[in-house]
Amino acid sequence: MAPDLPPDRRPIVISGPSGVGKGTLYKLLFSRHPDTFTLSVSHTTRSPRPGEQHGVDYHYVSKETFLDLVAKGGFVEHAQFGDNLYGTSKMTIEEQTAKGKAVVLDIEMEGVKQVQKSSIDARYVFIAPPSDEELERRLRGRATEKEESIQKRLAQAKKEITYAKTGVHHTIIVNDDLEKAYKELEEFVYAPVSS
Ligand SMILES: Nc1ncnc2c1ncn2[C@@H]1O[C@H](COP(=O)(O)OP(=O)(O)OP(=O)(O)O)[C@@H](O)[C@H]1O
Repeated sequence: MAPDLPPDRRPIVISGPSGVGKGTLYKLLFSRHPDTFTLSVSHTTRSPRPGEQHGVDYHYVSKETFLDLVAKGGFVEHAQFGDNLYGTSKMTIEEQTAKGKAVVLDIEMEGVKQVQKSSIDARYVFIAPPSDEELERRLRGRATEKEESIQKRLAQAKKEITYAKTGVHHTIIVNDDLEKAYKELEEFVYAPVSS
């Protein structure tokens, strides 16, 4: 088992608006605590893109297999984006936890709501932007998005932030200064188990 494992073994659910810096933050956590964390690998019915690997980027399954797993209650959350289905299987989380890894889930708001209703006992972190303007700057800064997609993501961000204000997360971290936000995340992740 990794010597660096957090005392609280529950999976950590990280959510927040697209472009807020979730990936940047948990990748820092992974690199500063090697072999300790693992990102939960989702199932999808979409085809692998060049360079993607089965079991690494996604578990690629047929629609039939996916729906069968849904019927058996095998997913803690699942959703459809475009024509494709995506989900986090209970087994993936349990297997990784049993292997001695601290499991991190990067999911959007609807997924968070489903996990909260599931049998999985998790810790919830919301990453918030310092301001709407800064979030927009970061989305544009990635330069991977078309204007229409940026507008959609900003509209969705407003919903996510409103949801976070209802107090459903264990912690909200404002990602203003990256190193400061990182320290807050690390402190939360390594906090003693609270009863
Ligand atoms: N504290 C910060 N200050 C300034 N820029 C930051 C900060 N954190 C992240 N960024 C930048 O913001 C951009 C978006 O970050 P990132 O891709 O990690 O977001 P994300 O929340 O994982 O998005 P998505 O959900 O769409 O994958 C990146 O260009 C990243 O370098």
